[in-house]
Amino acid sequence: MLIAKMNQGKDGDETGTGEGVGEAAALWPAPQAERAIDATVPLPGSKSLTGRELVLAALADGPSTLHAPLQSRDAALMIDALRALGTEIEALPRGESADPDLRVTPAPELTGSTTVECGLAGTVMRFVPAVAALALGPVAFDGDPYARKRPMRPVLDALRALGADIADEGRGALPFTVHGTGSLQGGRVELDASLSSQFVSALLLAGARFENGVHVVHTGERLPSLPHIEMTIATLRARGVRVDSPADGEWIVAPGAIRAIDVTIEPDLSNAAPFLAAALVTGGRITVPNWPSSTTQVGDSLRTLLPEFGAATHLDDAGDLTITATGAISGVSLHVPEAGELAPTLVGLAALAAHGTDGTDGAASTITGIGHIRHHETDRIAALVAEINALGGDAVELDDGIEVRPAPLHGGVWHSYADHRMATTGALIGLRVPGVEIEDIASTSKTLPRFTELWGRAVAPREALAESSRDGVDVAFELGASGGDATAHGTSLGQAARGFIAGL
Ligand SMILES: O=C(O)C1=C[C@@H](OP(=O)(O)O)[C@@H](O)[C@H](O)C1
Ligand SMILES: C=C(OP(=O)(O)O)C(=O)O
Repeated sequence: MLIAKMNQGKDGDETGTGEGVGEAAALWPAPQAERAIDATVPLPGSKSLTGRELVLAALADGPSTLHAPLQSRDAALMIDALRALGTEIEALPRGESADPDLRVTPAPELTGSTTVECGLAGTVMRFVPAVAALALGPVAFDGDPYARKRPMRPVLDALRALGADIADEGRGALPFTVHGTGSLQGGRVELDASLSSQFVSALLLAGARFENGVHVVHTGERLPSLPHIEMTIATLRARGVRVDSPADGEWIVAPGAIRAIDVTIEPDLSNAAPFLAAALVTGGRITVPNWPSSTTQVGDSLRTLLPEFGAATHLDDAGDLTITATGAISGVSLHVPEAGELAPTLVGLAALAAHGTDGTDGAASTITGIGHIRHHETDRIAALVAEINALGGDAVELDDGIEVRPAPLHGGVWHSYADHRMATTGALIGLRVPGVEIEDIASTSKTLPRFTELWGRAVAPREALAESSRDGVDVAFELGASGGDATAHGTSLGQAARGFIAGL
């Protein structure tokens, strides 16, 4: 059955954040595929592009329009944060069946004396402090309980070195207050971005508005998620900002205007991952339309990563990306420091490769280069290993990755740890393994509030869908309605997300 139901107490104190909610938590029975998949799944806008374009539009020299932006909790938090600093952001309705565009009008002067709620959004907690440093007055930042554990020190110290006054009582983490003075000197700064590329993107995005621009030198041994830095550079250049990279790990943004432009946001190719992977799990075909012919999104690498597991991929001239597969999943040996965001899906596929196909023995896999995902929405390495092993699997934590050894999986509760990609990985495993129930499927609202609906349409038989729409699914959110807010601050993200309707 494809019905979101309220759990009657079982595992009710599991939030994945280590902080019990003390009340019933939702368990979502993951639909099991009864036949090969054959579906086309249009996906909403990219979280990373929506966040960047909102920030750049707020810093630009005139109004910009964002076409087809993402609507989700992270996007709503970014909108609320920029509005708090004085930016005007208006929804432009496009009829009943289409999500609204956004018209962003920069404030004449960014204003402080406000608060910014980051939720669990890395992009909000890393990108917005650099903008707040350009505002006049204090800006207090906080977020979800787990957000307080996500690393901030390198970017806060770098902003201080560039002239910002930031009070964090030595925490190097949320909560903190940026005491903006209306401008920032900028210049050269060294920082270690081995825990997150977002530290670099934050400085580059606002850097053109610093008096001397910014010259960032990465000092760490590793630099994860490089495509996300390339995305930052591409969005800046599209707005006329001069960005140079004189050496690996070094970037210079010249001071100057950030041009106001109208942009169309590409579909979220990272959110395509579980859907495309579903074709490998069930066999059959899945198509994601509007796949960009050229993009900086790391999700584009799915076109080479999924064939490692045995899929065939084809991108046609119309922009339809189609994955076809037989249902057999090969073991892999992947080193993917650039693709940490895709790692949960890849590990989910590895767990199913280890489970075996139709009674055949499973195959082992290792996925490495992803140590930094310990600092994502949760410690994703620990969380994936714990959940795979709780279903009977044999996964092992490595320093910078995960090894999955052959072992058959069985049903059980899959915890989400308030992490949207943990939730979707559980759904992927549940396609093949009977009896998998996902705790906190509502965490998918972080970047894909319509996950259960899209997943159901793609993988579930028609009868299950009819039943689902009768009973309702617990994670349908709408942006554009009034009366809610994106800042609900619960002890679990799912709880907070259930109270979220962005105030557009
Ligand atoms: O800049 C961005 O939009 C992102 C950068 C990456 O962060 P890390 O470098 O911390 O992995 C990625 O994983 C995250 O989902 C989004
Ligand atoms: C790591 C992620 O998010 P964030 O932007 O919060 O870092 C993610 O979406 O996988």
